[in-house]
Amino acid sequence: MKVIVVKDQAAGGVEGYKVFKNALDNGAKVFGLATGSTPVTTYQEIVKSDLDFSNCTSVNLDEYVGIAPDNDQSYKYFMQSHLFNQKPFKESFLPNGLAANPAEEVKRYDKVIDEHPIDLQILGIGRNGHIGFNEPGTARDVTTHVVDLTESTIEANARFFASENDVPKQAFSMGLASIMKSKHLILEAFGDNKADAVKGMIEGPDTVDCPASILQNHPDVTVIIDEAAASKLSKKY
Ligand SMILES: N[C@@H]1[C@@H](O)[C@H](O)[C@@H](COP(=O)(O)O)O[C@@H]1O
Repeated sequence: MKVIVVKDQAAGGVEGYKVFKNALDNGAKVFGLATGSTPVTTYQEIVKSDLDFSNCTSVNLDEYVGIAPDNDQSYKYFMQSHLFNQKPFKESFLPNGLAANPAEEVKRYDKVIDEHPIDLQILGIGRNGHIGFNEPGTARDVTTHVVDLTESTIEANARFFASENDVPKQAFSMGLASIMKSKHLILEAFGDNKADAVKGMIEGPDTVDCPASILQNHPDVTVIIDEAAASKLSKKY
């Protein structure tokens, strides 16, 4: 695990951009993408740059179940507004939030991932060490799956929706087994609210209780964290 400690999230975005540029310059064609507040500065740096993804494929980590792609809270909408509108890909895959049969959609998405092996996957991390929507305790051999969101996640999202009924209760998520197949992984984390999760990921035991600790077994991971997220690490980087 290569650990880069930066001053703040803006500096983290520059480091994240450099990893994307290096991958593209070395022939990467398939990029695994994440949403949330963490990767925003990396996407901003990519949008400002002359990087060209028009011959590349993107595969997103997760999407809510039961949400329309044009809903401004969907992950599809997030990706379009933060990246795709300015830096289009030849093709971009996300789970279909409106799939009539989620079990069929899971199979479809697994096939998408099998047919488009990911060269570089960017990840954030939840405060409890989750990656994607793989919460603590998730089995490590799982590929794409439907997740019942935790109460805390539903409550955290409620503020973005008109009414409680509109808040998605489930999500499609790439599983840990799929994530680990990526050739190279970037995991970004910023802020002291991620310090415990970062410590568990890097220095903690390799356990299902901290989903991100699985990355200790991956041969090519770049961790980009700010000083606040690094604050509980015993080793100085
Ligand atoms: N499904 C997303 C994850 O992909 C994301 O990494 C995490 C942290 O979000 P943030 O980057 O906003 O802290 O939240 C959600 O659970």
